[in-house]
Amino acid sequence: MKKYDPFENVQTVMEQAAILGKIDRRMFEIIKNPQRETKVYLPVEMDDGSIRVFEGYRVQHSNIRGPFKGGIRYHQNCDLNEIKALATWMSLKCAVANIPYGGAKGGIQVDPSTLSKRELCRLTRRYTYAIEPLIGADKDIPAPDVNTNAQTMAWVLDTYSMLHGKPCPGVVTGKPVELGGSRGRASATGRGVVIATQLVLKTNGVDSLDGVKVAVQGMGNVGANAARIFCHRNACVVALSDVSGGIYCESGLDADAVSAFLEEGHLLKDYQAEGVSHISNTELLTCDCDVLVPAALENQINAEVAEQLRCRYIVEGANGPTTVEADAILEQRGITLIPDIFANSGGVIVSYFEWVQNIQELTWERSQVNEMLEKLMTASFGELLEERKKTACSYRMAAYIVALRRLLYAEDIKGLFP
Ligand SMILES: NC(=O)C1=CN([C@@H]2O[C@H](COP(=O)(O)OP(=O)(O)OC[C@H]3O[C@@H](n4cnc5c(N)ncnc54)[C@H](OP(=O)(O)O)[C@@H]3O)[C@@H](O)[C@H]2O)C=CC1
Ligand SMILES: O=C(O)CCC(=O)C(=O)O
Repeated sequence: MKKYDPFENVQTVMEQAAILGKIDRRMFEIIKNPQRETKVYLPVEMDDGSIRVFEGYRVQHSNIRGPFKGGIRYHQNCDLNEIKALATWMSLKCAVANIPYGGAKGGIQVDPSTLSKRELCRLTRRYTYAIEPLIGADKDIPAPDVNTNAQTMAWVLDTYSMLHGKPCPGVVTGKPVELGGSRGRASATGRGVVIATQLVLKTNGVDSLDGVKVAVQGMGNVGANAARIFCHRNACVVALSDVSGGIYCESGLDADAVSAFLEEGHLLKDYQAEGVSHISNTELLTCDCDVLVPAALENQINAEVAEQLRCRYIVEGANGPTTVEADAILEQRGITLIPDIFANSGGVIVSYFEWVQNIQELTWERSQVNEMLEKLMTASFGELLEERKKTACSYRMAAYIVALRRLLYAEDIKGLFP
């Protein structure tokens, strides 16, 4: 089997959408590749006095619609190619949501579970120092992604602010509320996944989540918040997983209890409760459910998995969990997929609200944030439905066509000088 390449995957999907949406080829070439790719080497003193040099990246795909925007990932398999794909998805996502941002992504090749908190802090500060010339509230605004969180953003913010001699809250989003973060940002991506699910179910005549069977892969920021909100809205969360494996309960899991267990530092392989059995990652993906939410990493639903799926809907919490080969099989099998660049846009939408609050020196109530999130996602879903009507295509193609049109329209009116 051919090795999965995330950047090749996103470029292939863009090509398909460009053909289907009759996108101007000349302009399309401009956004196929990122505007800037940066690689940095980060020397960090370990707690035992040794020095390790880590590789870090920041890829800035497009800033035609506004400042570059996108998270920072810490993962042992992270490389420049993955970050290029993630940065491209950010440009497309911000265009679908119609928020005034371009796309970027950053990362460090590191397994953060092998570092102490002090080592992680030093690594984050060194990374921020290295990319400082590239970022800023009106240039490029990082946020959390896999294995980074509000604490990481606090370190980025503090390092950047020290270098600028003043507090610069707008340089990052997803920071702690006490340092200018927005209420509702921590749960926003998961909340958006639930909103996306409700929107597609409604289109198919299902008006409530009551008893809808959901399986969620990944119990991090996105997966855990989505699972908890699904439970609060009376869905039946039958399966959950983390890197150690999955758990299954036909009558429904208590996502709050599972989250609390994980927050104590345990792994799901050690979770015990009545009626709960342990399953593999593949068993989770292929379990009998209405809605499958992949919320871990890329390349989880490949052609082989796609043939075995037993869900009716896939709502992509993760970026790039489904390969282009699997997409074709899902269409053939009549499984409806709600694509990442719409389904997980709740995070960057609330990041946008956070940035607006920072610029205006205001703080919004949580209810205002959540209402505005729902409003923006509902409007954007309406545009996908319109495009589907016009082009008779999948939700993925509709989202890419909407995004490409917006990006290329902005390129076109700007002109190409110099
Ligand atoms: N954070 C955000 O706001 C946004 C995130 N995303 C995307 O959502 C996805 C998840 O991000 P996020 O929740 O922030 O990351 P986290 O680091 O918070 O969580 C990742 C989760 O995935 C689990 N995981 C890792 N590898 C596997 C695997 N092979 N099989 C099953 N589970 C696995 C991890 O398990 P363990 O904890 O045991 O390692 C963890 O539960 C990513 O694709 C990210 O790009 C998209 C939009 C916004
Ligand atoms: O909140 C943000 O700015 C970006 C979050 C992110 O990295 C993503 O949507 O993939």
